[in-house]
Amino acid sequence: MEKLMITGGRPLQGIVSISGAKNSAIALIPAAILAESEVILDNLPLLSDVAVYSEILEELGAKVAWEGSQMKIDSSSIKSIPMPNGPVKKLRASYYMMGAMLGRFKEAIIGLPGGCNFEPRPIDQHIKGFEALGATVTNEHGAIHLHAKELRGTKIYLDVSSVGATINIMLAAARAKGATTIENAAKEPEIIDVATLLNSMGAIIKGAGTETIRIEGVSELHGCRHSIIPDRIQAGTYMIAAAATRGNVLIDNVIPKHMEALTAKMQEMGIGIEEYDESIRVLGAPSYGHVDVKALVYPGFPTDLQSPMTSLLTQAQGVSVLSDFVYSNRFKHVPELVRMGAKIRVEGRSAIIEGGQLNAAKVKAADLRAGAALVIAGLTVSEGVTEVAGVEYIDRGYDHLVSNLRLLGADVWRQTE
Ligand SMILES: CC(=O)N[C@H]1[C@@H](OP(=O)(O)OP(=O)(O)OC[C@H]2O[C@@H](n3ccc(=O)[nH]c3=O)[C@H](O)[C@@H]2O)O[C@H](CO)[C@@H](O)[C@@H]1O
Ligand SMILES: C=C(OP(=O)(O)O)C(=O)O
Repeated sequence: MEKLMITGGRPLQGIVSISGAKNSAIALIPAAILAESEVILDNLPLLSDVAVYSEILEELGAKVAWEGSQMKIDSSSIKSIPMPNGPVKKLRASYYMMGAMLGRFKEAIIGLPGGCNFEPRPIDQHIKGFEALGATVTNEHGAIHLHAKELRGTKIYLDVSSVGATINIMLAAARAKGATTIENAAKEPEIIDVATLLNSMGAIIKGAGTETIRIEGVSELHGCRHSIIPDRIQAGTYMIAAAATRGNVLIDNVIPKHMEALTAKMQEMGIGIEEYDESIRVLGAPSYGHVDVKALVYPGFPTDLQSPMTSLLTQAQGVSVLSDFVYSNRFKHVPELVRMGAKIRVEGRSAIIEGGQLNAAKVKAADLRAGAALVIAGLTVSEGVTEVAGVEYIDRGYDHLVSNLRLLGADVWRQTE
């Protein structure tokens, strides 16, 4: 078991370059199986979720060549084999195998997804979409069985604007007969990235990034080359870490537009922000004001930055209220931050955070972003060593975390027990 060890108290200084987005990468890789020739993905992040996806595709018979930040996927000879267990259980985004396999083979058997289980995460809207496209869907002993004689375009209204359901329906509908319209679609940048890849593969998708997406089904898709968008959640995590340590960091290879909800909140707190074409500089200040934050669907404040933001708000003066309107109970980081001396209580879907100093402690990440929150908290503490267990969660979403933080001057290392 590995732990992250942190001696904090050093302001982060320097430049960090952000890799491709996890939540794009793990949708683009399954999308590649809809093509019958090679898809090349550039700017791929080096994450355990990506490694698991490459395992899934290889199990199906795809040829996957992954070198550095590039992955070549040749799915010309893949077969439809049931995947009730195995790697699909290791990550959340394995649910995209349902849409991708359904699009390619009109059938699939895929185990229910794993990933960060901070609360029940239903997939009823994905299933509603597949059924509307003409598939029969059953849950047999924890594996979803999907089958369609043919997929027919239709109109689907999502009850909640789910990122996963929007992408999954796009994947299946890209090779359906006729046109599909998704209403109340999610608008996250990763959805635009997937639509861009599919369109480069020969799909006809319009409106991605708005609440109405129209997909004109085609019978065949082909290979292409695509560069993945920067990871706005990793970027946001480094922005928050820079501010929490009262540092001065240039976060490079970002799309500043994607960061607006966070930059606005940080400015409201009194943190200096300089925006450039593809980078953002964060300038820490001696003291920060308290703010209220509401995590919402895009373009609102991202729920995936809610836990890291909790750590930053422990460094603000006064009482802040951070509410999550995407997940009702994503607060597994809170008891661990309280172990570090934070004054936080959870009321319903809100964390009430009173600013104050933290202390070093032995803490455990129960999910990916809880892990990021604990690392940021540890970086603020100068006395003693903070030990963060649960590194396997952090590795799902942050590549080169230790080397990046060390380059910024942090005293962080991995320790194997
Ligand atoms: C792999 C991936 O991209 N993960 C992201 C994706 O997760 P994921 O795609 O799972 O999240 P969704 O956007 O689907 O979930 C949003 C909300 O809708 C609810 N819901 C969702 C689907 C459904 O069928 N029924 C339903 O009720 C969920 O419980 C949640 O309350 O978007 C989340 C919200 O931005 C992020 O936290 C995750 O990092
Ligand atoms: C919740 C997350 O990921 P996943 O949906 O893959 O579990 C996340 O990235 O914060």
